[in-house]
Amino acid sequence: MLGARSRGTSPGAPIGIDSTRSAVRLTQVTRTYGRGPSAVVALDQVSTGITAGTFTAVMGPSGSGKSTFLHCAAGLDQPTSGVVQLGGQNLGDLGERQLTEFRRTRIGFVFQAFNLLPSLTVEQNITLPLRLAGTRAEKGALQGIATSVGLAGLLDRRPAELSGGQQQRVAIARALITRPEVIFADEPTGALDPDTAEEILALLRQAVTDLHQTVVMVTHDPAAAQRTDRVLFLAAGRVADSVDAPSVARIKSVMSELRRRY
Ligand SMILES: Nc1ncnc2c1ncn2[C@@H]1O[C@H](COP(=O)(O)OP(=O)(O)OP(=O)(O)O)[C@@H](O)[C@H]1O
Repeated sequence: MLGARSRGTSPGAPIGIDSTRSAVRLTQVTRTYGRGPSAVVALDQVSTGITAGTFTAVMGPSGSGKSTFLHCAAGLDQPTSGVVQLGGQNLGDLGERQLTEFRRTRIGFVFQAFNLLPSLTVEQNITLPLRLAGTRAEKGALQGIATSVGLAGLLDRRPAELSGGQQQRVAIARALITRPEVIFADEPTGALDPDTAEEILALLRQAVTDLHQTVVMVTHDPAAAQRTDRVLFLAAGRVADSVDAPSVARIKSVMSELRRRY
């Protein structure tokens, strides 16, 4: 189990929990690629909020804008127009360096391909965001997170000496170490076998339930999305539907409806 800890201890987070607070808010966000007749509108006037302390899945047909949504929401890409607020901060107000610093300290990332640095040990990979920000991990905090994600005893290994599931655990620990405002996960179970995928989803669920983290996950897998509190469905760059407390059957039914309509 991940150890419970007050949300008030996270960098930049307010003391106490306001459960209705939006961790991420998009207002009229449009992202267009290219210009003129060949321009593609990947996100079209999207306005939505992600409630703090919840686990949200983003689904939709291929090309519906899921990756673009994640990249704009996480400050990896800039909308063509509209506003993205994360933890109350308007990302458009930040310069390039400030945005880099903000992503490092306030946002956690978990990718399908794990994105670990091969030359660093597990411990060095986990603590990298802190070292880049010029701070250090308290020994207790590192051990606590490593134990909670099942990596105790593996801290001296390098990524090549770990299984795919263990590598994704390192990525989750690295995302958790700064106690970020939001963790964005892009197909985090896409490269894993079903049993290992289940374990990784359970860890993300625990991060929400036990640590009150906010997790936003893009996935194609209805079984993965079923583990979340809410599924946001995109179609043709817009929010087409949302389902709370989703079941696999409901997710599949909305997805087939969207594929039929778009
Ligand atoms: N760099 C780019 N240049 C031009 N068009 C792009 C670019 N990135 C994405 N697009 C287009 O924007 C639309 C949305 O793409 P996006 O990758 O966000 O969709 P997606 O839902 O994540 O798709 P998938 O499920 O296939 O990964 C698509 O029509 C895509 O072709």
